[in-house]
Amino acid sequence: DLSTDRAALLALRAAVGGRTLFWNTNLTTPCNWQGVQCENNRVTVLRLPASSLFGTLPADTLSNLTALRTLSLRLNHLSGPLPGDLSQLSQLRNLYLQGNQFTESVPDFLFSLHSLVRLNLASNNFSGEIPSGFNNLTRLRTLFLENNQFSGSLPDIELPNLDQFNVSFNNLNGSVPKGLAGKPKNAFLGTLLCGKPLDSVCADNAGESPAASPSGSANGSGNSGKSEKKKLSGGAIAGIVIGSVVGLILLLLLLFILCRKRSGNKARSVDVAAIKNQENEAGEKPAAEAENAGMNNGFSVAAAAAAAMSANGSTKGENPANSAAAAAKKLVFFGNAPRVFDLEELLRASAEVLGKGTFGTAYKAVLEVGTVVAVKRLKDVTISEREFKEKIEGVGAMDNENLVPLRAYYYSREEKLLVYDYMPMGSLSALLHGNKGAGRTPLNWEIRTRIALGAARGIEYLHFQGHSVSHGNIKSSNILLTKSYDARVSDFGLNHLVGPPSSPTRVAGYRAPEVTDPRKVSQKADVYSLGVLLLELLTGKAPTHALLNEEGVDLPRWVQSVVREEWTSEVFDLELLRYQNVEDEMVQLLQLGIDCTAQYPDNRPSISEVARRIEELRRSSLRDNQDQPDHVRETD
Ligand SMILES: Nc1ncnc2c1ncn2[C@@H]1O[C@H](COP(=O)(O)OP(=O)(O)OP(=O)(O)O)[C@@H](O)[C@H]1O
Repeated sequence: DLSTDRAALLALRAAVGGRTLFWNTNLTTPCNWQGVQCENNRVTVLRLPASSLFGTLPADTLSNLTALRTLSLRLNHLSGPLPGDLSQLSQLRNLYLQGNQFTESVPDFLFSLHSLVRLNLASNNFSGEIPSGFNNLTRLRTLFLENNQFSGSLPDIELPNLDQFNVSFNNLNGSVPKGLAGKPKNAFLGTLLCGKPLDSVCADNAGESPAASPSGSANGSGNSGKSEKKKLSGGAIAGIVIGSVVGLILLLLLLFILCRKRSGNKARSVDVAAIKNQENEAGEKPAAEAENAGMNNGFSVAAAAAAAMSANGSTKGENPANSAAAAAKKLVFFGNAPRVFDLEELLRASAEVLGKGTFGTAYKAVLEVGTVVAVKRLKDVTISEREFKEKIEGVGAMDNENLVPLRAYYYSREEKLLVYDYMPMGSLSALLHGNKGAGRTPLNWEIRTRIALGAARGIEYLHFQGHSVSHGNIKSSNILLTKSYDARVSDFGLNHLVGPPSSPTRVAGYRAPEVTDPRKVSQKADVYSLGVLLLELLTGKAPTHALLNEEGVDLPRWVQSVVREEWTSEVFDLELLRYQNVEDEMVQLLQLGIDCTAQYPDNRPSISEVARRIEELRRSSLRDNQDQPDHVRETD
């Protein structure tokens, strides 16, 4: 509860004493302090600025913060042994203590923190043997122990999820155990370890013997006799020692530079917060658009068309409603669905502007018989009637449960209309960034992954139509939702009907770097855009583009920088953080988003692989599904 946590934070401040400058702001609102994040008024993230802490760690104070998920005290001046008991911090996932001066051995309490995913103890003065207790931390993905004084042999650490591991520059010897043989060589630099993956071959009983050959250069480590081996070992040891010293000096230099840079750390965090705010503000735009749209109630499609055309100054004196009505039979339907209305009825329907897009304006039209459809008035159609018909027939023939069906079209010289099924829950964009008020529908993990899968399946269907078939305009406003929140991809096939947009559009934030002509978008560029959309689903942030003065972030780059900085869990939308038991799957989806947004098209997965991976992670989150997904309110 807040009072406990506030007291704890005050105590922490007192404990580290007047020697520090952090938390000099309003003490009554700890949850708003820089470096502190709270949920339900309990501190979940505590990041203290670099170079602000001296002395020993006030463990009794920290141990009160039982909701803590991330604790970062990196690049400070904390010393002494790591305090005895922080085992109450059972929620802790990320513990970053690198770049301090902690001494003595790794305390046992660490091995009871079963939620730990990232553990960074690098660049301290920890000593003693590396304990095998790390094997208890089965969720561990990162274990950084480099640049310490650990000695002796390396225990076998076999953790299924461990993908970042480093014990370089410690006094380790003996052979690299089996479970770690698959790690890269540079995980063991500056040690006397031997055997796979290192080039140095172990002496016969190197497993037990610290006198194992540390043949760094590995030259000549073949069939030589015992005396030769010894000679080699001596040389190699000297090489490694010199290498280590040089390495250490370099590292210290690096640390020094980092420490200096860290003083700019404050500014960086503020920037991220500012970016978030800007993103949120940008995200509210669709809500405003929706409100405007609501004001247009009562217009008819014909009136809307007429108003738009007279505003454009085109076809003076000619009412498109009349001219269109005169050609009533020209509304062309696709498929075998019953023709429940004709053009005249459509033009009489009351219309509401849904929004303006790249290809024209979209309206919601309610026909007199009660049928609701979405009508898109295309602008700037540059191709001939024959070509238009050919292309639109192709679009109308697409039939997949993850595409918004095109039901009919109308073509005349002045007016081109497309009639789609109306999607009652609107677009993913509006849902993610629209209404932030109390009436907002929360998007839980299950729904978000279902939307991701639906979008991938829709695009996969398009890609299956032929190697040169792509969507070309994947973004969250083109992912529409049915009443049960199933995703349907809209706007496919339109980029060949109209000319290129005259001004930059929102699609810019989704566009793959290699795309120069918006009408020539490869399948791998679709995958890129879908990747941005996955990141949007996970972070709750809208990708933006500088050209639109949105001053936002390049979403893929931002995510990558946060992940590189090891703040992975902090990229996620706050609404998602309550689904802690699926954090692994969230990280998997994040990785997929990052893979899809690879710079080079060849490095991106195919759409089928994307769909398969989403399906798999959905399956595995269903398996460990102890969470109770929120009931999603059905709105009418
Ligand atoms: N079939 C539909 N059902 C419900 N809402 C729709 C439908 N089609 C479009 N919309 C909504 O209408 C608005 C305008 O859509 P439109 O497709 O014209 O533009 P866009 O998606 O914002 O941009 P672009 O044209 O570049 O794809 C969007 O907010 C979209 O959510």
